[in-house]
Amino acid sequence: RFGARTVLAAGLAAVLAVGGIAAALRTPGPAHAASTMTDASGRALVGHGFNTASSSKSAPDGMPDFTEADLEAEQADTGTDFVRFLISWRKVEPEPGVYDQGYLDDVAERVGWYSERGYHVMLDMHQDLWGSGITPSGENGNGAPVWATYMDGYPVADQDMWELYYLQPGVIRAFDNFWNTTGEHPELMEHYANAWRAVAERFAGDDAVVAYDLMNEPYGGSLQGPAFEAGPLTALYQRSADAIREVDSDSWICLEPQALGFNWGLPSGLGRVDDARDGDARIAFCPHLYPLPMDLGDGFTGTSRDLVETTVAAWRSNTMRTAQALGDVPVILGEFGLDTTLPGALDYVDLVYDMADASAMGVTYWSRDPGSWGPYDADGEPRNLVGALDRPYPRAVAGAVSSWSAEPDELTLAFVPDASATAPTEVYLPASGFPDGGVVEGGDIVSWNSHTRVLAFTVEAQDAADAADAADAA
Ligand SMILES: CN(C)c1ccc(C(=O)NC[C@H]2N[C@H](CO)[C@@H](O)[C@@H]2O)cc1
Repeated sequence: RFGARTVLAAGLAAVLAVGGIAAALRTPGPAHAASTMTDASGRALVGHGFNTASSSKSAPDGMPDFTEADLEAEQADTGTDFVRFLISWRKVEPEPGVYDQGYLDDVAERVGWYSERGYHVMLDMHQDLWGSGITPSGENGNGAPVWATYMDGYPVADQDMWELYYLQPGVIRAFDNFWNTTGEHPELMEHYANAWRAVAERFAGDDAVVAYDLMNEPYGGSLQGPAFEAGPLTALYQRSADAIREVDSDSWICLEPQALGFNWGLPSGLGRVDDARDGDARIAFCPHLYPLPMDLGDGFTGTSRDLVETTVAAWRSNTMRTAQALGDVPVILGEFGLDTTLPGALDYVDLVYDMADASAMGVTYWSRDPGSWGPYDADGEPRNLVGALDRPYPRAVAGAVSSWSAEPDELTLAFVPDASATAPTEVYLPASGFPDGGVVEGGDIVSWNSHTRVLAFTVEAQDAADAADAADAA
């Protein structure tokens, strides 16, 4: 099944395997993220959930095709506690300097659904291919408003593969004008930062909204790689972070590398972003993972599996090194996903979650939408992915967590207890491996909620010190 995408994937996969990926493997980077986001009780937050949802990209109201009943089912079936919720610039700022509070009301209603169920929310200012203004039909891009789309008469020809629109002259021009690579539109990045301030002003007081993902899969147009990432991309992030901090001092600010390359296992040249808040910086690194060899059509089997495993290892090294360079920041894998009808698909899902667990990363799967990539089919019936995602994980940890490992009926959590945390550690235990809850070795159970399947326990700091001494003596 060799289509254009397959040939492209094969060619790029070969180049990546020989070049950047090999380099990444020689210097594996830190073993795990040096920090995590924290909740109001001072507990480490990891975050397991979905991207919700791709359907909002083209919806006239900008909302996902997703109901509160859908969330109820998701929580019951998979125990998620986090969501990367897609919002769009076109809806936040429909006209220059005009912010649509009715749209933010609609977002706030959905945030309320999550908040009432103990979820935390990351708001993702989502774009793909710039925005709907790149083609007359309005059906090919999403995110940026039409008023901010300056293609200067450059053409955009129809493409069979959506990714190839990124290579069209008009799309490149729209991005070049936004990044002001052309020198003709310095106002656009200012508008973008001010749109973020409007969003943050609305959600600053909402404890459920813990993070803002500043731009989905940024693309530099005619500027690529470190020149883009360390140049206009870092500059936009700094302007947006400064604008957010004028109205919100506590939410985490999530930075993505350019998608082209990093998604596939190449390193990033992103620059550091300063946090104006009083106290520790609250910057996070939120990359995406999409190994090109998965596009070869053979799923996670044979040679494709070998190349994908190499890509995932390189991606992890690059991610850990970039998080360290940004200031030992938390890491959330903002997107990964695949067509789970492919051979070996669930083995790939396990590989990624096991990698994330060992690296203390949060994970939001792409995506919550029904279909062959998602957890449910068009009729709302659970698919194979539900079982793969319903795995034990730490929801909130009263201490500094370094890693965990999940077996179907055992969760091993490595952390240093922090007596200043004002609530117990909580872990999610799925019914499949923990039908009656669980027992805790090295801690004392506080509660077991058989509805949410959350076990709460405490570990005395002294117990931990004794355990560490015993380990040293062994
Ligand atoms: C050429 N460029 C710049 C490019 C190519 C491919 C992707 C991509 O597959 N992204 C993975 C998924 N992420 C989006 C949503 O954020 C989905 O539509 C993609 O499947 C991104 C950028």
